[in-house]
Amino acid sequence: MLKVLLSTRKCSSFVSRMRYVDRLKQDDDACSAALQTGRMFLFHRLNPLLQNTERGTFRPATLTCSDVQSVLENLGADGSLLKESVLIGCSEQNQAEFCLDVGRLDQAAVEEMVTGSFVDLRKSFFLLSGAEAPLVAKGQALLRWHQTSGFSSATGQPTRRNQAGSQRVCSSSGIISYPTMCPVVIVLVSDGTRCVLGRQAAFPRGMYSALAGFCDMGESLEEALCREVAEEVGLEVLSVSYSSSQHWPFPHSSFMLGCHASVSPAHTQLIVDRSELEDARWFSLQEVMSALQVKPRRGDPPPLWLPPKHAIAHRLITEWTQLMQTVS
Ligand SMILES: NC(=O)C1=CN([C@@H]2O[C@H](COP(=O)(O)OP(=O)(O)OC[C@H]3O[C@@H](n4cnc5c(N)ncnc54)[C@H](OP(=O)(O)O)[C@@H]3O)[C@@H](O)[C@H]2O)C=CC1
Ligand SMILES: [Mg+2]
Repeated sequence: MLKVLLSTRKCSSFVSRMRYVDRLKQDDDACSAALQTGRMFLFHRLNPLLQNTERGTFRPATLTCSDVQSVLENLGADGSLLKESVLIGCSEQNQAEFCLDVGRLDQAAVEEMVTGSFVDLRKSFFLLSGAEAPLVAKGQALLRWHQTSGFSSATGQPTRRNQAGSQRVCSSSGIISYPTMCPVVIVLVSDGTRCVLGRQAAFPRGMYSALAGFCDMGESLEEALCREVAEEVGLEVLSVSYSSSQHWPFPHSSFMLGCHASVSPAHTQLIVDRSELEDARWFSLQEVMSALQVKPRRGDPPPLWLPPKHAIAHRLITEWTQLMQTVS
């Protein structure tokens, strides 16, 4: 059985934070009160607001509720916009965290007032480090869901959100809807000495990644994995082991389930589905290890370029190189 070591965090504070967030999702009044003292991440048309740090890196701008109120007042906006904030979590200092899209305001005017820039999420995601990138991605995913869920798909009638923004209720039928993610399996296939990496035509030049595909309705993770590997590269998987998961915001919210898979070294011929992949190949441990050392830079791309650290594909590839080194 698989055991994933999470962390050595202090259990009691983690439990109380999770219970606090859960209460804010259930209790609109408690959530409105938390908003007054919470931290706020601003977005403009789904682009997060980033600020430069003294070290020349970037971080998402975090404002207080009163900071945002003064921005709204100064720009002549209706203060009720604050009510559109969506709860995204709770900091280790027990401060509730919200995000808000101010896309109705003039972008340049907001940027000037808060000394920051609204940056496309694809770019922001790779400029941020640690826990900030997933938090910003979560905020954007929830804001996008609200922006596209104003009407019930069952009745066509308007929906109303709760204060936390964790659900919407159809005004005519009372049907509750929740934010959705699409499950995607991502897998690094190995024959014991090499691994398969593929590239879509839309990837940056020279970049190869682990194989990935959306799970079909009714499939288990293992079934989706075996089907995708068969469809995309024509291999039959013999065994699967789970690694980890990740919320992936591009192009919309996917729930990436990362696995390793093995195939028989006697059956390794690739039959690539060219409608899905521009290319797929077997790569040796040496090729992959060299590619992991490459730093992205302008100019001619290296022969093999791997997904960046934030991507679960990077993690799968790193895990595989570590495993290969321990067995060789
Ligand atoms: N974080 C990471 O490390 C990585 C993440 N990814 C992500 O994995 C996801 C899936 O990979 P990809 O290889 O494109 O998937 P697939 O191999 O499943 O191919 C995509 C095709 O699947 C069809 N499809 C089926 N269900 C869905 C759905 N729910 N949403 C969208 N398309 C669907 C579409 O076909 P049609 O248009 O014909 O209907 C689409 O063109 C992508 O979002 C990609 O960004 C990929 C690699 C690395
Ligand atoms: Mg695919």
